[in-house]
Amino acid sequence: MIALPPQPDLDLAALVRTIPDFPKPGIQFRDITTLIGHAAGFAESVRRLSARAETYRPDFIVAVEARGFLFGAAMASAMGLGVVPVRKAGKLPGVTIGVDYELEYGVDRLELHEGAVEAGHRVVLVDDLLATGGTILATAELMRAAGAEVAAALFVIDLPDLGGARRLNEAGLPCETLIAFDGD
Ligand SMILES: O=P(O)(O)OC[C@H]1O[C@H](OP(=O)(O)OP(=O)(O)O)[C@H](O)[C@@H]1O
Ligand SMILES: Nc1ncnc2[nH]cnc12
Repeated sequence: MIALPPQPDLDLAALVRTIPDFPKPGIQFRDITTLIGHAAGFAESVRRLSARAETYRPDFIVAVEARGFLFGAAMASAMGLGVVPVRKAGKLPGVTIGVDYELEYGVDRLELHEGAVEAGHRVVLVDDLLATGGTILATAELMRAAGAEVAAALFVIDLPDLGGARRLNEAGLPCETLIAFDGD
């Protein structure tokens, strides 16, 4: 249940702050802290993502550390579903399965608790931002290794110039995004 009334005309892109040269020279960092700090902006982001997620009839929402947790957890609660966290290496206390992946600005490893999803579970993946697609493709790989069916991946922000949406399309993973920033 979301307390604020829908604002279908609210411009979410205007609430995202751009910080040049973070964390490295040449990167235009799209900062969602200003979006989530705006009550109507956060509620509307969660509402729009949840409405799209519902069309895939998922059993779970899968949220990617760290910024994906903010949106994925709120969506899962609004939709009456549980949320499964996919975390950076060494953070989960139980037995994990993991996968290495490349970022726009580095290399990292993602892990999932064994048994967090079961064979046949249908999941929707959620993250704040789609850049190269490496993070979400690694997350999809983890889900499939666990036997889950990946219905779709949802994001607040797409950076189309970095090719993530094209990679997901080529991989056969349906993908939806709320807003896009060109020129990255
Ligand atoms: O499409 P990709 O090229 O994989 O990039 C997108 C990922 O990069 C960012 O996370 P980051 O790894 O910076 O971690 P954070 O959420 O912990 O800040 C972002 O939140 C996505 O998870
Ligand atoms: N340009 C960018 N801004 C914010 N988060 C990111 N993650 C990967 N690329 C990013």
